[in-house]
Amino acid sequence: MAKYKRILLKLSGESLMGDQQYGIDQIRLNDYAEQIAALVKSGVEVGIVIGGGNIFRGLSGAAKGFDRVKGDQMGMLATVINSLALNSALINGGVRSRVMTAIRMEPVGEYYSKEKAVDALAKGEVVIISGGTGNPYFTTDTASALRGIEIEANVMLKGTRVDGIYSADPEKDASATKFESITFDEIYARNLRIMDLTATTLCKENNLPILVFNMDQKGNLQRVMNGEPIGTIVHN
Ligand SMILES: Nc1ncnc2c1ncn2[C@@H]1O[C@H](COP(=O)(O)OP(=O)(O)OP(=O)(O)O)[C@@H](O)[C@H]1O
Ligand SMILES: O=c1ccn([C@@H]2O[C@H](COP(=O)(O)O)[C@@H](O)[C@H]2O)c(=O)[nH]1
Repeated sequence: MAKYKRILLKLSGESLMGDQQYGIDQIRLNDYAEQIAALVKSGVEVGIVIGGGNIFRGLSGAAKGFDRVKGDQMGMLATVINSLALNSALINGGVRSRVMTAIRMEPVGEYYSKEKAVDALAKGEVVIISGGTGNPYFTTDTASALRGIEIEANVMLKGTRVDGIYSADPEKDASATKFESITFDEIYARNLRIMDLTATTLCKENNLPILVFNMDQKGNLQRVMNGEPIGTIVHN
């Protein structure tokens, strides 16, 4: 029996690059699609939000002289590209899946609404909610928190390239230690930057727990659903 009935899975755009410097690595994409397919077969309802860092981030654009709002719009479009790629990989693997967009762009994807998303989830379709929140100055972590709350997910699973939340960024500080569980308030108190504060606050105020785990290790998504103690759980 799966630990959660309905999940919002946040996938990192950067992780989709695999070993490449840019874009989408087909092996990583297919690995994600296979891990997700296994959950769907076991009856779990899966909503997904994907980042865009493998293609474009508004802040990096602004550093190069782009208008920030235009840069953020480019970033949001990058998440649509990643979502279409995952949708295609899922369908190739026999999984029913649809892309919804926060900004109108039919026929690329269906304009997002909670009702349509929840209907599709209940029918066993994977719903990939793309385009972030549709607004500049936000991130896809915030979009995940928002969509997770809207679709009434039991948990937001933040699948990333680190295996949990550490006392400091483990990619910069080798002495950082990992938490098995942590409260939202401790995240603020320790100024931990695994997610932006807007996303953290949305989850805290709406009581949506977050589980941060390494999605790049094959089988980890299933381990999370089996209730194995991997990653870090964030709770009130
Ligand atoms: N306290 C911390 N514990 C764990 N990771 C941390 C911490 N602080 C910062 N990080 C960093 O957060 C990163 C994970 O965030 P995330 O998955 O959102 O990556 P991203 O590159 O921003 O993804 P995306 O492309 O979706 O924007 C890790 O690579 C890690 O370096
Ligand atoms: O609601 C949103 C979500 C994202 N953006 C822009 O997209 C890129 C990519 O998202 P990541 O979360 O960094 O992967 C982001 O840098 C923003 O520029 C946005 O504007 N609004």
